[in-house]
Amino acid sequence: MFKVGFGYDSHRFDENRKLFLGGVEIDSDYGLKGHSDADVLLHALMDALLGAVGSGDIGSHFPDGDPKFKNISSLKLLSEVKKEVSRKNFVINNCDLVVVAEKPKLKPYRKRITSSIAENLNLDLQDINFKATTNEKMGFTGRREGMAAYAVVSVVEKALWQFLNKLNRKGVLDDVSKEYNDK
Ligand SMILES: Nc1ccn([C@@H]2O[C@H](COP(=O)(O)O)[C@@H](O)[C@H]2O)c(=O)n1
Ligand SMILES: C[C@@]1(CO)OP(=O)(O)OP(=O)(O)OC[C@H]1O
Repeated sequence: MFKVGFGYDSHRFDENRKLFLGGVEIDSDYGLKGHSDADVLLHALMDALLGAVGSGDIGSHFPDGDPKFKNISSLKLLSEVKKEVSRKNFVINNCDLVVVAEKPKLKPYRKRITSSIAENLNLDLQDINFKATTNEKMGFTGRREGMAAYAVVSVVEKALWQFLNKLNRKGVLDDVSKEYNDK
């Protein structure tokens, strides 16, 4: 009925590459090393989505030895993962995402990253939360060797989603919350 998924990824910095996070190009002196565009945030998100619907991980869907994925935009991979979630009869409910990086400052990109992910997953902005944190100079992110990202998602079975939407359209959920709030 309801499920949650968790994803984690990390990539080493590479000064010869562009930096992409959430499908957005970030102004930075360095990008991330990887077979794909190395969008560490989308990789964590995809692993969380695949985990929620019991479909393994990105490495098994998009092997890093396959030349077809060389430098591929992770947004393209995300659209495949979105189809897999739907094939498994689930709808994405919400995503909570965090990037761990000393630099660059990501707060100014919050809206752009959130919009990019919402657009690509056909979700409302309010269903995506993106945040960033440093690691207070500790560990590999603290030493600026690379970046890490974590993602938590929740998904709902399509039939239940449709049922809840039907109730909502009939105003039943409003009535119930009013009744609850009046107590
Ligand atoms: N790459 C980053 C890291 C952090 N932020 C913002 O700074 C706040 C404080 O971070 P701490 O690691 O010192 O707790 C954090 O909540 C973010 O708003 C950022 O924008 N980009
Ligand atoms: C995204 C894929 C695609 O080949 O490659 P990378 O960019 O190397 O990313 P990583 O998270 O190391 O592995 C997952 C792969 O599926």
